[in-house]
Amino acid sequence: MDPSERYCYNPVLRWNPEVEDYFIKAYGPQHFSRISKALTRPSCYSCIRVNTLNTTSDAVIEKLQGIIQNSGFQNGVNGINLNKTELKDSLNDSNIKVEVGESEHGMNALKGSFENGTISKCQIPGLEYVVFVKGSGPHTIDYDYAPERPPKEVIVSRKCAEAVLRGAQVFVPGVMACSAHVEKGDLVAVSVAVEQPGVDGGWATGITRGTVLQGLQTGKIYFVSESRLITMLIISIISLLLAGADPSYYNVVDPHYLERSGLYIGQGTTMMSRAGIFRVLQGIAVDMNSRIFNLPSFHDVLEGEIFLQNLPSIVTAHALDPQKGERILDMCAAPGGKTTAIAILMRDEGEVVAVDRSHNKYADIMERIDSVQLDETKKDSRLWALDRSGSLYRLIFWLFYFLFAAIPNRICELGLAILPTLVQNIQKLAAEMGLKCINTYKLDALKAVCRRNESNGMSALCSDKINSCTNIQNSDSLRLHEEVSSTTVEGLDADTTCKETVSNGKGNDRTYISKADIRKNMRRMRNGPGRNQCLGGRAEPSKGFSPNSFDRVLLDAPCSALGLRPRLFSGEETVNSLRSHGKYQRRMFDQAVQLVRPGGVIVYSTCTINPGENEALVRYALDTYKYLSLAPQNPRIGGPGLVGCCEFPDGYVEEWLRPGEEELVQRFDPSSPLDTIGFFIAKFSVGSKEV
Ligand SMILES: C[S@@+](CC[C@H](N)C(=O)[O-])C[C@H]1O[C@@H](n2cnc3c(N)ncnc32)[C@H](O)[C@@H]1O
Repeated sequence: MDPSERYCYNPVLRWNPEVEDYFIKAYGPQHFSRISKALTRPSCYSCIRVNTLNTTSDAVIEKLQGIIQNSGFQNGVNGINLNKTELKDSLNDSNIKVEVGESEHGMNALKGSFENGTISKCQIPGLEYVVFVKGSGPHTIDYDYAPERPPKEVIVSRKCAEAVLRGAQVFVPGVMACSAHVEKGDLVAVSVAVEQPGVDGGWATGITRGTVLQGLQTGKIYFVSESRLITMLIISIISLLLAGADPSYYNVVDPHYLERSGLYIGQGTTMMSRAGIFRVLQGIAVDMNSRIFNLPSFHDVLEGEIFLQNLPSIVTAHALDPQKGERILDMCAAPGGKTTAIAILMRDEGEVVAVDRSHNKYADIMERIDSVQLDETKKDSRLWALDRSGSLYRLIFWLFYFLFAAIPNRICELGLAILPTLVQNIQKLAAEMGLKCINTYKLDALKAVCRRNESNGMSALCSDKINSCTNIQNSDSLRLHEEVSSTTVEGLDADTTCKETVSNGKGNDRTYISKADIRKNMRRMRNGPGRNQCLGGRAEPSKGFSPNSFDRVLLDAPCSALGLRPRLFSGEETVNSLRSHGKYQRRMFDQAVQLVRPGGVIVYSTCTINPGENEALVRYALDTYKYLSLAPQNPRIGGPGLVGCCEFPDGYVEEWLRPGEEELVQRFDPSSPLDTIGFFIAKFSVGSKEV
């Protein structure tokens, strides 16, 4: 194979065949192919939201330019050390290369945003507090290939590769395989293990962590001499026993050679030897020096002044149009990007109630830390290895598996227990940005409505106007007991607030607050917010909120996330799983409708290209709740929604928008010139609920 075809980045996104058919029906084959391609690349610019309560866009631009001027610029979160030249190169050399999609929507609004230099202010009216930083790519990388002398290599997990394409380094847990004899300081080509169709109709990468890469499609080296062959076999058996390596190591062919063709994401320098990479649990394994895409990211830079956020997410907060003094509910708030955007638009006056479930599922957390230690694929391939190895090996294998894999995994799992909860992440962000109007709660959004006549002990606490911890000014919404158990970001006046709560408890006969609750609240007031304060404190659970108690509700729903970029595999979603997302979102929406007051607003958003979670939700909402209507959004830079319906092979008909509704929603198409993630926003006005 021509090395330039092999050592390049040209991924093809794989989908479940039924899902692919469905999307082709929705978008047409050419448009869907452009969307698929765009999803495999990161956006060509980073988008920064400026905290206008603390600073201005101009001041931020000046500071960022100053940072670029400083040599040894450190990109904190990812540990990327960009020196002055590298960062300048990445910025100066950045031609925005976007494939022109069908829609020119929003492009006029963005025109000019990139013309004044590489760091520039957004020109969309109302979004002047957004700053763009141009990136560059795709770049061609010279991997120094020579016939019979392939480059040393490292294969990383897909999640790790997606993070690297966004600017991260290669961390130890992300490494799947590595060439033999790699030492610290070696230059390595980095490629990605992407799921391939498996024999059982599923998907698998088939690479066991620790696999030794041969670098050549066939390993002639094994046949150089008989003695060498014996030596290699002995080494192989020892490695298998010590590291639980896959017996495919014995193969003289590299079974993954062709799979990683066109999946090279850059070149880097190893920060430890091969043995070290597979021995330690954390740290940077490969320091990336040449990347396919250069996206200078400003994580952990100008903390409290800026926040990296996708443009459609910023537009979502804007579409909600929160007003000073209002009471706003952010139903699925973690990690708090939109919550803080809303609070800033309200000038930190009023109340933003941010709720999220208590923690992510184990698997989600594992994904977040980019670890693949327990993934099913790996378990499968280990079992497959056993089948080929006989029962003695089976015994030895499990012994070593427990010593070298299971126990560290258990330790890792225990370690996760001390990770901050999702809600604590919101608190931390709010504190960083100096926002006081945000109250956070652990709550299942599917049970967000608390009814007064429920026989639940806490629901007896539901009362109007108890407002112990907030600085609401003029919202006439009903107030609930949740303030009693809230985690507030605000400094508290213990005495006054507490008295107010107690007197409310006595004076209002619709209100009952137990002595234990009063004591608990008094303690909290007296001792200050303590562990419940925003900086790493515990978030209290909430039992829900009264119907009609919010002026506006944002439902940024959990979704299939099929709009997130870059994405290297999409085969995990099936038509059934997509439908389940839709059902879950409708149940959440039902709660949102009950919580918003008549005359209020609901904004619904997702980061998926799936019409079943977007237009179909709008259809459900409008058909189920006659007092809801689609409202115009400002700014409107996304494209129109999809009109019509889709009939599935099983006869199920999914209805989308009706003519006239399409221009009232915003659909951000990843293949459009705006070059954003795939995203959807619908805004509903809530009429009188009496009808
Ligand atoms: C799209 S993310 C929200 C992103 C957030 N709005 C932001 O802009 O930073 C969806 C969130 O929904 C949360 N979630 C999922 N199911 C939930 C439930 N039943 N109750 C509350 N939150 C839930 C997830 O934990 C996740 O944080």
